[in-house]
Amino acid sequence: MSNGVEAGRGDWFFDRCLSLSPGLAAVKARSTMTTYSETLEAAAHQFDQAVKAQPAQLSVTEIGTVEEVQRGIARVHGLPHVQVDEVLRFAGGHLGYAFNLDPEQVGCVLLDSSEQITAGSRVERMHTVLDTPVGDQLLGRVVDPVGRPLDGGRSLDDLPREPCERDAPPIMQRAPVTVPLQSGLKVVDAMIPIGRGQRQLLLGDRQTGKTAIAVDTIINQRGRDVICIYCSIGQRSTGVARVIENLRRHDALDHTIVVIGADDAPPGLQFLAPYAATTMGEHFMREGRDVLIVYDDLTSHARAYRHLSLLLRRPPGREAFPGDIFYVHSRLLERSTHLIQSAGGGSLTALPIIETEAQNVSAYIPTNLISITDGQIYLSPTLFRKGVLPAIDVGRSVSRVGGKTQLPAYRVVAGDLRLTYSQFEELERFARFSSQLDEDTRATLNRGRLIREILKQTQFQPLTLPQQIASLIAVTNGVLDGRPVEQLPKLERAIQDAVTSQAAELCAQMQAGEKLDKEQVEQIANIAAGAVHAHA
Ligand SMILES: Nc1ncnc2c1ncn2[C@@H]1O[C@H](COP(=O)(O)OP(=O)(O)OP(=O)(O)O)[C@@H](O)[C@H]1O
Repeated sequence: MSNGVEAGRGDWFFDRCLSLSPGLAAVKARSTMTTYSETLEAAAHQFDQAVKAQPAQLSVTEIGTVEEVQRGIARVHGLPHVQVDEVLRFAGGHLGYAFNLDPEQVGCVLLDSSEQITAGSRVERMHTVLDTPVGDQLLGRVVDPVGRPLDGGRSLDDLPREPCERDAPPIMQRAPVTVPLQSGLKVVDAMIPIGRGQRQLLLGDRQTGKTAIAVDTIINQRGRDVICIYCSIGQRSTGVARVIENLRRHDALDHTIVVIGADDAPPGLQFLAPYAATTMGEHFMREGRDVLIVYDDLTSHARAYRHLSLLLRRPPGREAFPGDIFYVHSRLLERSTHLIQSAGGGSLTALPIIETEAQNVSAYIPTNLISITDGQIYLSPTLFRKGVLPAIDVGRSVSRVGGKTQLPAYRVVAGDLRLTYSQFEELERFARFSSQLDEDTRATLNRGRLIREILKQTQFQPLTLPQQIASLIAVTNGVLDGRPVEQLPKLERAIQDAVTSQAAELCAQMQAGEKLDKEQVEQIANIAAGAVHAHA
């Protein structure tokens, strides 16, 4: 067969190429070239033309294959160039991300249920990292960590998206925490004040009122220009539904975003939830707005991370948690801060919740979080059983930001309150074993019991600053001494109404952040005494 190649110069090779490459044979048939090299040049020229003509259609995609699937994770072979945290698309459009880059395979974390994913199915790289929607349209919505609506509302695919994992703001962009974040709870605002940009840990055994304090704080932000994000991690769906209903019932859902990684969701989604919620909050913070974020709770988050790490054979450490569990939480909570004006000027205040077991605050995860945060509010099951709600153990709670962020109006009562209350708790333990008490001890015990009663507060009823100050001045100035305990709620309401109506100017002064002087404190105490006298 004359094919234009001199005999002996590899015409068998040329015929072999033609038989293997229909494309080349087509070029040979159409061209007038007579030599092997001319034909190849023509084919290369045609290929270049094709690439230039349709550059968009030509792209190289790495395709991997699922080798093994377990609850929440998959092992994928192939994908030699995949990056850590890169999003991967599995068969059926299910999403996952690269978690372990082992030499032979990629350990992937699934963001959807693993039922529909089988061994042998294909996996393709998305060339993007995990991201989540941000913006005002999220307010009032209930979404999962990747921004899929869970409230049946409209899709959020048109919103801008930002990566879930981000570095914390550098130290030079951080401003001191000076603006108070009012929780509306007397015991918190007076004795364990929280500032905007602070990380305040809520810890306690299960069913001691941790979520209730967080929800009351969110409700109290209504009308205060604070955007709230309630991030539920590994909680029962019934509990989350109850929180959403309570927020809706108290008109607090309009300024709140609910991000849910429920207990029946894949562990990858639970692990991602706090990072995605923080990204949503950071977006507002960089716009100069104040944000409160509740992580309920990071104990479930740590367990989800342990589940993924053990399945992907990461070496277990203490309590079988992987060695970087501290970093998992520290890099999350470092993102909460108060920015300087040039960086946006907003703030992100974190209320992480941790569940302790049998009041053991020295366990692994609780001690990690205590060392990372700027203070903790400890809830005591003993106080809860006594009906002292919120069951906050003031002696074991602290706010490391403390007085710097507290409104000046509290300073006239906070000092006495904390001292009297701690003396009372000390004496109460001692008084159990002794019946012969002198007059002073008995007076301190009675005053302490009254303070504990006044610090009680019903759920969903946050108090304004003047109401709190009126109650606290009344109890620390002896206005309620000798009153029966069962009358206190009624007398407290009478005192609050009397002070807010008869001393409106003083109340405005307190709201404006001014300190009260001795005469003004006496004026409030006299109004309170008049109200008690009138209602006793
Ligand atoms: N101040 C309060 N006044 C009245 N009831 C309260 C108060 N605080 C909490 N409770 C009640 O105590 C129960 C437990 O509260 P909550 O769910 O907040 O506790 P928790 O520690 O978050 O529980 P879990 O550990 O299961 O999440 C709830 O029924 C709640 O209504």
